[in-house]
Amino acid sequence: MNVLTVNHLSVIGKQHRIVNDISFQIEAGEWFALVGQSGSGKSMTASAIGQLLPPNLQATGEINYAGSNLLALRPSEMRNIRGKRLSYIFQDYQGSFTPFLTIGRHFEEYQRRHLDLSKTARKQQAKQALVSVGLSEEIYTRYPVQLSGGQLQRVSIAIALLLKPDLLIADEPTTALDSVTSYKVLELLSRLQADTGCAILFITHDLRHVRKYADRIAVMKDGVMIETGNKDQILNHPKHAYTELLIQSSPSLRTMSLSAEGALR
Ligand SMILES: Nc1ncnc2c1ncn2[C@@H]1O[C@H](COP(=O)(O)OP(=O)(O)OP(=O)(O)O)[C@@H](O)[C@H]1O
Repeated sequence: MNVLTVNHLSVIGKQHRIVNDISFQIEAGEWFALVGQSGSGKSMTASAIGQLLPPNLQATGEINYAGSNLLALRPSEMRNIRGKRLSYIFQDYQGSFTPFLTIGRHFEEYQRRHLDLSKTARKQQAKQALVSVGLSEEIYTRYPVQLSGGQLQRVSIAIALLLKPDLLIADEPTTALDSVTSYKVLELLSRLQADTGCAILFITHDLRHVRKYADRIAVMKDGVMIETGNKDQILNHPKHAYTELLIQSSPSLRTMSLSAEGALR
C-alpha cells in the first residue's frame, strides 16, 4: 500500500524549473532514499510535499497523501496534517529550536498544538519520548545550547515521532554531525522505524548513508528523477551513467559493488 503518491510534480520559480515532472510512490513502512548531488532538487521536492516551499516557488502536479492532494489543501488543513501524520527532521536542527525555551517547552508547544492532554500527561509523554531516543529525562529542563548536535537531533526525532506519523521526511539529518554521531542517529531512526512502522523519505547526497538502511532509492539530477529501483538494483546495476558516477565517487560503495560483482562471477 502506498502512503504517498507523487504524480508529475514540478517546482517552478520565476526564471526556471527546479523540479521537473517527477513521479514516485512511497510504500507504507519503507525507507525510501532520495539521492543526488547538491542542487539537484531533493530538498525542494521534500518541501513541496509539506507546502513548505519558499514563497517565490510554486508546485504543480499532485501529491496524494491520506486521501488528499496536499498541493490543493488550505494552509490550515496542511498544518493539521504536518506534524501529526507527516513529520520533518532537517539538517539544520539548530534552526528548529528557540534558544531561550527549554527542551520541555519545545515539546509543550508541539503537544498543545496537536494533542488534548493534561500538563502532567504532556510532561510524562515528553520524558518517555526522550528516553525512547536514548536521552535522559533530565534533558527536559535543559536549554538547546546545553546539548550537543547529536543530542539535539535526537530531540528533533523524538518530537517528530511523538504522534506516530505515517511518514517521516528526513532531509539530510546527519549532514551536520560527525560520522560516529551520524551512525548512531541512523541506527536510531532505523530502530524507531521498526517500532512505529512509519515510512521514511530519507534525503541525502551521500550514497553510503543509504547502503544499509534504504529499501528503495530514487536518483535525482538537475530536477529530474533519472532512476528509481530497489537498493541492490540501483547500487549493483545502475542503469544511468550519473548513478554510476555517484557510486564511483563514494569509495566504500565502489568496493562493495565490485565485490558484489566478484561474488557473482
Ligand atoms: N527560494 C529559491 N528560489 C529560487 N531557487 C531556489 C530557491 N531555493 C532553492 N533554489 C534552487 O533550487 C535548486 C534545488 O535546490 P535544493 O535545495 O532542492 O537542492 P538539493 O538537491 O536539496 O541540494 P542540497 O543537497 O545542497 O540540499 C538549486 O539550484 C537552488 O539554488
